[in-house]
Amino acid sequence: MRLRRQSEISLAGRWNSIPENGMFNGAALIKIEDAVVSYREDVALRGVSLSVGKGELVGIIGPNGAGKTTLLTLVNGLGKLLQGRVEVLGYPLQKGCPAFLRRRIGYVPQIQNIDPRMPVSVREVVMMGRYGRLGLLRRPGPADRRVVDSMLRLVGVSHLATRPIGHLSGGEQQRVAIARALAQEPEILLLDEPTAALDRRARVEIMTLVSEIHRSRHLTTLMVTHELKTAAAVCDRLILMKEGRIWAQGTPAEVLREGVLDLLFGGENMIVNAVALQ
Ligand SMILES: Nc1ncnc2c1ncn2[C@@H]1O[C@H](COP(=O)(O)OP(=O)(O)OP(=O)(O)O)[C@@H](O)[C@H]1O
Repeated sequence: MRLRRQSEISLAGRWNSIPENGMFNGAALIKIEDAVVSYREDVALRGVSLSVGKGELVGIIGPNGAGKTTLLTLVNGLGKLLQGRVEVLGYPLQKGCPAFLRRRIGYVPQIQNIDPRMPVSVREVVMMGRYGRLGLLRRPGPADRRVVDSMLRLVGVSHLATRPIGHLSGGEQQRVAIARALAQEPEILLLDEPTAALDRRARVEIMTLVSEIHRSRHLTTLMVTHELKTAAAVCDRLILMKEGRIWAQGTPAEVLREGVLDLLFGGENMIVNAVALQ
């Protein structure tokens, strides 16, 4: 979908100024104010403001191209702001994200097709999550191996630790990706569609895992997802995005109403509503 051009940006920024519910409260670990991001002439975010409190599990939902992934990239410092302000863990990210901050933010990207011939074991993949803390030149020690083993256990793949990563199912690979992000012991966890391309059973299992991790570790978590029904059950708050803007946010009960979903998903609403509200 082609979005508006840059000439409309400044106006867009004012439309979506700071929402009343919960912006910039004292304990917020993520503060985004009036963020505008564009990729050449495509404007991906048009003045988004958002505050995420310590320990919150926030789901971001919306149709394709809404700007959900772009919003996540702002939090890990990979997004380029044209306008606005981003503050994460108390640090402004106007000029990217310094390494010491990046290792405090775990990022689970959308699942990639991994070549089954890739000669890397599950344990080695999870260990890669430690290198942000270790630095590339230091070898992992017993403490690092203990963290890796405990993350393998946490996500339920200890029995697969020596297997090549490409020999795992999609759901198992997603568990490993989550373990790798957690191995760096982050304070914020970002998940981009952790159930994409998985079958129904694996989708439920991964959403349950995300919820359990959140419950046991109180990790501030931001998750892009299309799993409306499960997101409603596990998230403290939902952010509804469309065309680079936040359309609504609040508790799942506040935002997952049929009228809102109709507006959000337009022609796709029949399917979405059936999934969300069954
Ligand atoms: N690297 C890029 N270069 C150019 N345009 C991009 C790039 N990444 C995203 N866009 C555009 O920015 C807009 C928002 O993309 P984004 O990936 O943030 O949306 P999304 O809501 O995550 O979509 P999806 O659900 O399909 O993953 C889209 O119009 C997309 O085409």
